[in-house]
Amino acid sequence: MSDRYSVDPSELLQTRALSKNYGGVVVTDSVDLNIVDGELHAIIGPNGAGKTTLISQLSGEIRPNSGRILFGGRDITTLSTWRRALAGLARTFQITSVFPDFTTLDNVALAVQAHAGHSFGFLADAGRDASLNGPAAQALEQVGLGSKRNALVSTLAHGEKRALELAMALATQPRLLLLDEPMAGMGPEDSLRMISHLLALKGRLAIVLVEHDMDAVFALADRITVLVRGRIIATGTPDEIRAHPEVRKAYLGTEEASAC
Ligand SMILES: Nc1ncnc2c1ncn2[C@@H]1O[C@H](COP(=O)(O)OP(=O)(O)OP(=O)(O)O)[C@@H](O)[C@H]1O
Repeated sequence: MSDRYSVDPSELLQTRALSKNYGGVVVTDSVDLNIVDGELHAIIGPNGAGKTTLISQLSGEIRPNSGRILFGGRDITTLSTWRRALAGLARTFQITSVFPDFTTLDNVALAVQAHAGHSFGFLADAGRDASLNGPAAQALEQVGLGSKRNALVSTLAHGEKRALELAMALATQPRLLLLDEPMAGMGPEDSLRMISHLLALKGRLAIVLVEHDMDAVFALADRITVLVRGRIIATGTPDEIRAHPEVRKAYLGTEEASAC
């Protein structure tokens, strides 16, 4: 277990002293994060710890004030979200960016098309193209939406929409997927379904998961990083994190930690 950064060329993504502040408020504070190829790495921490801000810096939506982000050995700190996605670093689409009156298959096909660099013109044709439909149908299968390929997005239940977001990201075949609270707003059944989809994906790509559902985190993660007030206080396996005294004190609380 390591509490601090160590250089390892096999790591897929590294941040070095990544810092973001809004005026006098420091939101991420010299964050050194290391993501190994193929691992599911959860980031946990209390409300306001800076988890979403960190994910947004990784995806390129928020620029850090200082520090660097390396992906596959390449410095991507100043790359646009779009170029990061092309390099294989994807964040789940927000459901607001889908077309509710199109089918799930068309929406995923359009995500593939957009990723491939084509224009959004000829929407009706996009869904008919086999080179788009093939990967789109496969991604829908991966998230349990195979039988809903012809359903309009507007008719999907909340959990199905979140699964569709995941399919749209998977269809672009990322090396690293950023997931910010994929279980948010889900009931227990949908959460379990999402957990099983993520379990099935384990090892096939690297995933950075921000999630408040500790049962999900401890069931899924290969490693966990704990962020408190913008700083990493520990990184380790679920067992190491459960036993870590500072984590128990600062975040999990002795009772909750022993229940994990
Ligand atoms: N644009 C902004 N301007 C000012 N402060 C901000 C801005 N964005 C985030 N913050 C502050 O940064 C801190 C971290 O926010 P962030 O959303 O990253 O935390 P989080 O760990 O994801 O929280 P939660 O678990 O509640 O989603 C919060 O105190 C928040 O108010």
